[in-house]
Amino acid sequence: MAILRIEERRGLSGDVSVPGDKSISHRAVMFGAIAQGTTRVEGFLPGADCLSTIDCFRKMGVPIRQHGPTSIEVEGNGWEGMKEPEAVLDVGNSGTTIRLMLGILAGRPFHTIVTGDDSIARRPMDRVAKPLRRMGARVEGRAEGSYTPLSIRGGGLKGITYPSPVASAQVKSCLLLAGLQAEGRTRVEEPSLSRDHTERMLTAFGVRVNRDLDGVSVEGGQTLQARDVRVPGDISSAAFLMVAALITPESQITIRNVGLNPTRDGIVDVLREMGGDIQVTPKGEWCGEPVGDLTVTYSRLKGVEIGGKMIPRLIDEIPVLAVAATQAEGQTVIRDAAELKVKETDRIHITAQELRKLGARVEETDDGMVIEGPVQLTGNRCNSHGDHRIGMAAAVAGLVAEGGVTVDQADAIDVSFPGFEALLSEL
Ligand SMILES: O=C(O)C1=C[C@@H](OP(=O)(O)O)[C@@H](O)[C@H](O)C1
Ligand SMILES: C=C(OP(=O)(O)O)C(=O)O
Repeated sequence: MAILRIEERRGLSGDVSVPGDKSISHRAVMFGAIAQGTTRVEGFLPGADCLSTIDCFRKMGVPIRQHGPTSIEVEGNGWEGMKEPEAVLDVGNSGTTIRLMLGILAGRPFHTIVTGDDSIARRPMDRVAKPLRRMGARVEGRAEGSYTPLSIRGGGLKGITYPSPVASAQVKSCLLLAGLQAEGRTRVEEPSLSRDHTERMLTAFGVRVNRDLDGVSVEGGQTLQARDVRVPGDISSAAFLMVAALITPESQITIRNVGLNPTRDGIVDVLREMGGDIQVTPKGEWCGEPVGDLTVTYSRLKGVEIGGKMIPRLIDEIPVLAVAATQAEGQTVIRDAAELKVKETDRIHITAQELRKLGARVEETDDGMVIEGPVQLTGNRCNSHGDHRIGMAAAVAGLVAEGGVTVDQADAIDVSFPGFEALLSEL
């Protein structure tokens, strides 16, 4: 198990870019696999999660060539191009891979067994299995089909209207992908808007996607047309560098070509509300996704209260936002974030536990955290618990901890941010 050592620092500076967006990289492979023609992807994230997606689709007979770590080519042959896999599909640590892929498999007239690692085995799959069964797919698994390993036999789907109890892009995307293979219309409603990369990329692949105020729908029987995809930098990865620069005295960094989709950029809004100096320079759109450069300067932060519709816009950034809150004047309250409990770890519990090891004042609540700052953190040993975002949040905290921080199980970071350690030490 890799160990990451972070020393206390001052004056971070640099002009850098972060690896490609994980959500968009997964979708580029999957949509390329079901499209007609060749999809070339530049800026692909070669993180463990997206490599799991490539592996699963290769096992279903889709030719995927890697020309370099960030440059791939997917040879799609339409929905019918996918074949019944001989082997079990292993999604590793990736919730996005399993939930989106189940939407594709739900319409395929063959049998598949899907599994993942210990973390995936604890994450709820009934949120997609139940509506897929309503559409006509046969999905079985542990605990009445709620947990991996899952077995699915697809085909013969009928469109449904599904009011999702959670704002989840994975649920929404799964059902839209099944809906494209169903008879009639499939509509997904969500309590507040989750990330809309699927809607944007399907549109770019020639699919008609209808959005209105409280939902999104597709008509069945549509095909996708291959196209080239340029993947922006992942704002969820950039968030670690943003917080690093904001809390480390005398810092200023620029992060180039970051994806600034308005359903994803809540972290920029909240860090600015905390008093963070973040300058945004828009750079246009890549494949329907807004992109820009971020210049971030060390700032005196103050506490903030967040909840409601903001939460889905920064759900993956909450562990590192908690680190920022330990350095902010006053109280930070995070509410309505119970979804954090079903990520790679229980991110409410684990974030609070790891930050407390450094002397932070963090209280867990049912649906979030209350953090008091500012606190001079003190060095200690932290553990990622196999969760990439916890490992990186602990590392960022180490930059302002007296005596630095050692992160155990740091290899988890490769799930979304290969090269994190080298990039941080370059700054
Ligand atoms: O659709 C996606 O690419 C993702 C959606 C989010 O999960 P939920 O849809 O479960 O909220 C997010 O946490 C995950 O990192 C990626
Ligand atoms: C929750 C995450 O990913 P996934 O659901 O794809 O495992 C994440 O990257 O923080």
